[in-house]
Order: sequence, then structure tokens, then C-alpha cells
Amino acid sequence: MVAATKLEQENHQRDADFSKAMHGQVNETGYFAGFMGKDKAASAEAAKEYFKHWDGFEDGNETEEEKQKRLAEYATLTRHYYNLATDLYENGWGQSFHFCRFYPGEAFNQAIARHEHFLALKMGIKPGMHVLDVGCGVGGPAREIARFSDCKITGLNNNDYQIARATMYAHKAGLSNQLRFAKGDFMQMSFEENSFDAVYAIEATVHAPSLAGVYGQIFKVLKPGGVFGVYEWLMTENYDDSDADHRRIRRGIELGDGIAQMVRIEECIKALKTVGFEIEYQEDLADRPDPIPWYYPLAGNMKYCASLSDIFTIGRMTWVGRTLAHYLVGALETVGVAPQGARKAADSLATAADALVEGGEKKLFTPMYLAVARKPANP
Ligand SMILES: CC(C)=CCC[C@@H](C)[C@H]1CC[C@H]2C3=C(CC[C@]12C)[C@@]1(C)CC[C@H](O)C[C@@H]1CC3
Repeated sequence: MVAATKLEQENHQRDADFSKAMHGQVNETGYFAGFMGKDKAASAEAAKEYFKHWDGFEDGNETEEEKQKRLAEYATLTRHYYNLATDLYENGWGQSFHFCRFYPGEAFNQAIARHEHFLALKMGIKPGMHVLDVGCGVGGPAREIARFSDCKITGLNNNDYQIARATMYAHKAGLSNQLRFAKGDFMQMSFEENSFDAVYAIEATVHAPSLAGVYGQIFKVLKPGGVFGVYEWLMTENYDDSDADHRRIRRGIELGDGIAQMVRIEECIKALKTVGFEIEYQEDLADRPDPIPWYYPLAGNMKYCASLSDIFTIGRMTWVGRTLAHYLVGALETVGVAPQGARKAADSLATAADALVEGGEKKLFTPMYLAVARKPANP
């Protein structure tokens, strides 16, 4: 299935050169050193390339031409989003770039890992299987699922900095024999057809300009009879595109999270079926009656505070926490310690957080629509 959007020509050398110029040597020490050591001109370029698609369109109103341009350039947009956001994510969230459900009293990292195990379990990933992780980030889920299921995983990623970090972490964890990471655009995969036993995507395919486009690529590289599992970011059936408030929330999520265009649940299901998948399981996990909502770490509401570490997790998202972060990052940028565009990137993450919480509270949005689908044995 080929997407209607005309795709950008891949240029791996250009991307590798840019990544090296912006991020320099990948370090193991963590966020702070990495964040401070960025090249200023390259950081400014990443911010310019990313925000040119959004400045002036914050309310969600734009021409069809502008929208098409953003969709056509989604690969560059996403790559630069993660050039700007990866260190902030790692520092502020961890190495698994996704949401999860929370049980009362459960530690954050445990809940994140459980969400990954749940997907592996629902898909039936078995020891020795060769699995593809589409949009693998810095490899947090791949490391967890490789250990949990004893499988081999290839992580596909469009961002060289994330690949370098994922490779470094896999080596550190002693998992280099089970994990490998490949650079590439998930809309034009170069893996051999029918080569993976299973494919999963955790909150990643939302970056695609067309779900049918990326699901079609996944279908192509899966072996006949192989399984695909996805946690998809989607607008729910409550979302009404003619409602300006709903559009504002959707745009806040798109702008702050590097998403060219987000669609509704029904479009996801249609896309899976259109490319040939047979759906075996589908559920919006955000719809379960959980006492602690998936968005609690972003809500800045002390009523969700259940442990010592929650004081920091929640505190930084309160008005005071955000104001401090805004001025601190701004000051560091002004004196040339933090990279150019750091404040704008941090502010847009705060916008994203607000929109995600509002979308979650109003049940307009889900980051965990779970679908498990199979490529027929005789497609
Ligand atoms: C973008 C996609 C498709 C997935 C990533 C989901 C989440 C891991 C991120 C969505 C919003 C992010 C924010 C942060 C971390 C990563 C997310 C939760 C911060 C908490 C990082 C620290 C900053 O100070 C505030 C950020 C708010 C948004």
C-alpha cells in the first residue's frame, strides 16, 4: 500500500553529518552534559526547521497547502523534533518514550515496563523470534522486551542521535547480541520482504503522514502469519473537528509532540484492514476505569502524589515548576550554555503536556489504542 503523500528522498549521510555536528560524541553520563554540549548553530537550525511548520498555525487553522507541506516533510520534521526533544525526554521521563497505565502504589518505571510486557504478551512474542521495533527511540522498550521475551529485536529509527544512544545503552546492558538498530524512514523500509516474525510500534507510527502508508510497510516486511502490535496515538470518537476547542487541543498535541497530523480511531482501524491485516484484538486502554489516569505525571496535580519521587514528577509540572523551568532554560540559553531554541523547545513540550492532559481528561485523545493484527498466512 503506497501513501498518497510524496515522500522525501532519504539522505543518510546528510542526517549523520547533521547529527554529529549538533550532538557531537554520544556520552554515557546522561542528559545534562549532553544537553549543554550541543552545537549552537546546528541547534538553531533544528529549531528553525521544526517550528517553521507550526509558527502562526497554533490554533489549528491553516491552509490545505501548508498541511500538505508538513505531511510531505514529516521525516525532517520528526527528525528535528527528536534532535530537540531527546535529551529533555530522557531527563524528564526515562528511556522508554511512551505513556502507560498506573496501578496504585506502582513505581513509575515498573508501570512503564509492565506496559511493554503487556504488548509482548498480547502479541505472543516467543523466544528466538526476530522482531522489528518501528520507531524505537533510545531503545528502552526494545531492551525490556528482549529480556522479557528472549527474542531478537531490530530497532528502526529516523534519528541518528537516538540510534547512537540506543546502541550505547544496548552495549551497556550486555544485550548487543539480541539488539541491533537501523537508520531509516518507516514509510520506505528497506528490509527484505517477509523477513520478521513480529513487528511492534509503541507510540511511534503517529509520526507518519499516513497510517495506511506505514502499516503497509509493516505488512510488507512481516512474514505471512506474522503479528503486528501497536500502541497508537489517536483522537477518539468524541473528537469533533468542527469544534474549535477540540482542534486547539489536537494542534497542541501535534505541535508539541512532532506529529504532522493525528487522526481518529476509525481511521486507524480502516488503515489496518485496508493494507490486509486481520485484527485480532483492539482496545483503548485509556478507557479502563483506572483510579490513576495515564496523564497524571503531566497534570501537575498534587492529588495524584503517592510516593516521594512523585513530589518531583508532579511538582515540576505545577505552575511554579514550569515557570522556574521556563526562566532557567531561557537564562541558560541567553548566556550560551543551553542550545539555541532550548527555551522554545521546552515551552512547546509544556504546551504538549497541557494539551495531552486536556485531551485525556475530556476523552478526546488516547496514547494507548492497542491493536494486535495478523498478516494472513496466505496474503
Ligand atoms: C511524541 C510521542 C509520539 C511519544 C512520546 C510520549 C511521551 C514520552 C512524551 C510526550 C510529552 C513529553 C513531555 C516530557 C517527557 C516525555 C513526554 C511525556 C516532559 C515531562 C520532559 C521534561 C519537561 O520538563 C516537561 C515535559 C512535558 C512533556
